[in-house]
Amino acid sequence: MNITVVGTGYVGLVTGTCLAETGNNVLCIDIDENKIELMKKGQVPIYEPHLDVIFERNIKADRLKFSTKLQDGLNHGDIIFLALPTPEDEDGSADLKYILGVADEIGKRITNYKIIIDKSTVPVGTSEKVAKAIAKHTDVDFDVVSNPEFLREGFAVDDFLKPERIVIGSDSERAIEQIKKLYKPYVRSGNPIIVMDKKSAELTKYAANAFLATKITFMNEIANFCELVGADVDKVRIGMGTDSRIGKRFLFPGIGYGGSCFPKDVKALHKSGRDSNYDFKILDAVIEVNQKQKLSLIPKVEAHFDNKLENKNIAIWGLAFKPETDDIREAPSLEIINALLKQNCLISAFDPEAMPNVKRKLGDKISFANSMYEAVKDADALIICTEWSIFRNPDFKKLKSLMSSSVIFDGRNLYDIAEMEKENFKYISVGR
Ligand SMILES: NC(=O)C1=CN([C@@H]2O[C@H](COP(=O)(O)OP(=O)(O)OC[C@H]3O[C@@H](n4cnc5c(N)ncnc54)[C@H](O)[C@@H]3O)[C@@H](O)[C@H]2O)C=CC1
Ligand SMILES: O=C(O)[C@H]1O[C@H](OP(=O)(O)OP(=O)(O)OC[C@H]2O[C@@H](n3ccc(=O)[nH]c3=O)[C@H](O)[C@@H]2O)[C@H](O)[C@@H](O)[C@@H]1O
Repeated sequence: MNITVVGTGYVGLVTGTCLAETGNNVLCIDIDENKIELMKKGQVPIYEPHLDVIFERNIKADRLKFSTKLQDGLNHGDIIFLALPTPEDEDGSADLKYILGVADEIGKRITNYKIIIDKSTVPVGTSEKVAKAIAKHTDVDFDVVSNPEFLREGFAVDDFLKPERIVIGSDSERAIEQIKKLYKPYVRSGNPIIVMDKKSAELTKYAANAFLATKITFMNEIANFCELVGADVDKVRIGMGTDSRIGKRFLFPGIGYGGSCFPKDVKALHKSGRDSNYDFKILDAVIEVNQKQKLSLIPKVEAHFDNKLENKNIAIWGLAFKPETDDIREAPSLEIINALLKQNCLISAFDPEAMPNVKRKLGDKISFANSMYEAVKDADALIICTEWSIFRNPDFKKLKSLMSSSVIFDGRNLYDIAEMEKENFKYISVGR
């Protein structure tokens, strides 16, 4: 099939590349000229494991192309995916200006039947708004379909190629048939393509993200309580998670959820509730607890240094909001760094992929190390913000010899408490 993907970020580029992988001819459109230039040269502009390999393969096979012009996209695709940003607006709602702006342009340019698929995360009723924005300009027939994306950064390629489920929101038999055909190669294992009305599809996405964010937040509260009563949250987690009704996944406490989606999606669902006179009390709590959790290591650091943080050398391991990505949107590391800078700490950070993005944001306010060991040289304390595999099993003897004081604040509970005692480290983690 001829497919156009508008927006080539984490979702759009993965969608386009993975659709090319099953033989479709894909044209990716983005307004960011630098990004398109890079991709035309064969370079992937984001870090996402395994994406480079299939990206290169499909470019070589001439199935994956790029343009900055939406008109090219309309000439090319029978199916047009919208994978555009829906950032948080000032009042917490999802800002639809990118989606509706492109819908308007599509309306002005469309000349024959197209299926327009919304892959962005959007509030209930957005498909209708998209349809209206297009229909305002034209009598040409088209269908707007909601097809929320559930991929995780760091596993995006795998999640797209082997999705647990595909949700399609549409009442058009013609569109549903085409989309089922498009996705058939990805669900050969028997995972379902679930068809429903557009509003329910749109809400499914928010409900899933808000539920996962709530699950994490619940565990963070249990962790905080563990600290007060002397229980070990890791034992509680395993004890709970083995109940199949609860499940083992997404029970890891830490320094709060970040990323480009959970924070904004929880707020957007909360705001949608308010717009319909519904008060999502549970989401109020999730938002508040998560914000506090992101800074929950700071009082522990302050207590260790008797509130005298001035000129302390602090090493940070991990800047990305989670491992296996270079994405730093809403990363807890940034909040922690800000809080430490306010108290005049000197920070040396290391992250395997996210340092260029942080450098763009913070410039020379902190220093960036070439390795995890270089970051801890002369450090008065080490703070772990992201659980990259490389941090899981460090050479503690080397660490000790490099640091000026053997103190670790671990926001991701990477190490055994007993082992750290044996290694003679002061070790402060979350909920243990
Ligand atoms: N990042 C993720 O893991 C997931 C994101 N989503 C949702 O997917 C949507 C996209 O998210 P990301 O890919 O992370 O965003 P992103 O910010 O990484 O990428 C969006 C891209 O759209 C481009 N763009 C903006 N305006 C444009 C226009 N008028 N025409 C063409 N391109 C334009 C930008 O230049 C950028 O390259 C959001 O609604 C998000 O909530 C859903 C599931 C997973
Ligand atoms: O809509 C989206 O953008 C995506 O949001 C999340 O994916 P992602 O943000 O890439 O990453 P997750 O692995 O879900 O982690 C999100 C945050 O929760 C934190 N987390 C996750 C799991 C856990 O047990 N504990 C925990 O603190 C992570 O550190 C991270 O900051 C969802 O998992 C995807 O299904 C969804 O498509």
